[in-house]
Amino acid sequence: MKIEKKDIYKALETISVPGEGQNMVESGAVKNVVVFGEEVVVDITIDNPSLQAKKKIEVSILQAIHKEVYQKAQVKVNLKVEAPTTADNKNLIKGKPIPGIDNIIAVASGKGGVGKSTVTANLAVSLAKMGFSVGLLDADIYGPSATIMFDVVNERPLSVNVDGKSKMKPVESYGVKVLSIGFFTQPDQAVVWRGPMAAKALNQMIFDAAWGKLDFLIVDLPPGTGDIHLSIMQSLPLTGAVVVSTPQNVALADARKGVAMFQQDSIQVPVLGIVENMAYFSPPELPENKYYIFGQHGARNLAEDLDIPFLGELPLVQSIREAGDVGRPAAMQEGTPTETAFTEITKRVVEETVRRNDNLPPTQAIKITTMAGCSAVKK
Ligand SMILES: Nc1ncnc2c1ncn2[C@@H]1O[C@H](COP(=O)(O)OP(=O)(O)OP(=O)(O)O)[C@@H](O)[C@H]1O
Repeated sequence: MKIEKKDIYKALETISVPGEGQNMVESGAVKNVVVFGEEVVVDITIDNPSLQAKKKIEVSILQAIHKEVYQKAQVKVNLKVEAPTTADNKNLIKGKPIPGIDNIIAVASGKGGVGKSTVTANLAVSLAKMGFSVGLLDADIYGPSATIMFDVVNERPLSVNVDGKSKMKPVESYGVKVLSIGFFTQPDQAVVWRGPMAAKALNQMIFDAAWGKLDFLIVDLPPGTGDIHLSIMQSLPLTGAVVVSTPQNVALADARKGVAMFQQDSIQVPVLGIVENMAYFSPPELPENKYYIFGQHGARNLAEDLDIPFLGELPLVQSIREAGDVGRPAAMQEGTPTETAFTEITKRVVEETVRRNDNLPPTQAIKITTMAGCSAVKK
């Protein structure tokens, strides 16, 4: 069978580019097509560096050529990622950089109670176990829980002198430096913060705190997508965001809003991915049985739909809840499937952070992937 180049272009025209209303050829993504007998080489340039996006494009090209041109064609896709270099480069970190803090990652959820704080605490502990220096900022002004989850309810940050200035010293627990709105409010006190007040308190906990050198500062945001989030995020130099959702439809609808919030023009914080929490329940006496109480694969499908990475799933496990309540995050339970699940998700977060940090010097990228035990990510 003789393969014609023009037929390959026709096949590629059947692939649409998400969000652009154009096909792959019209958008200029297809740079070149070469045909050698039954071998077809397609050169493509895209601006989305996520692994999912790359995989999706490769698969679409393969399928289109096999379907429209020749089923046995040997297709090779050369993919090049070119981030836009204009002023609105999405990789640019907004806001004042904080000296000594390499990556600030916000953890958000649209809906409340989906396990955002649980994921934040365990992500922080897992990173610390991997050897990173980690801080956790509990910015959940409606229901701060880090003090309970890290068993530091009765502690208070001390004041220390750094270069002649007095600064707040985070409280350290399980290798994580913790600051929480909860240190400054009474447990039974209803907290009514207006956006600017909340942003000011948080700014103090970030800029007037003695965090020292951190590889990661993880920020537990309040649930929802309101004004408070906007003021917090516009003042913080965020590296990226992780969105937590259960597979349930009402939670997914809110998670979608959460992703849209990060992606809107005035914010433009890259979404590192979605974590599916409470993905299923397995009774301890029947560990092979999985019950999809909140629905199956909802967050995984949402990630695919929105073309953002899926970072992994966590089952509904009684010990995760208990660990949170007693103040010893479940990721500390060595040798358990729960520890493994948190480790895997944490590695994915590190991988996506490295991938996102196009501006990160390569040595730094290798350092952080090696510490997380991930394969080095090519820059
Ligand atoms: N995978 C899980 N298995 C069992 N229990 C869980 C799991 N994830 C979270 N929980 C429990 O669910 C409850 C809500 O979790 P968490 O406080 O982390 O949610 P949140 O989204 O941060 O809530 P908020 O809206 O108050 O900020 C907690 O009691 C927590 O221990």
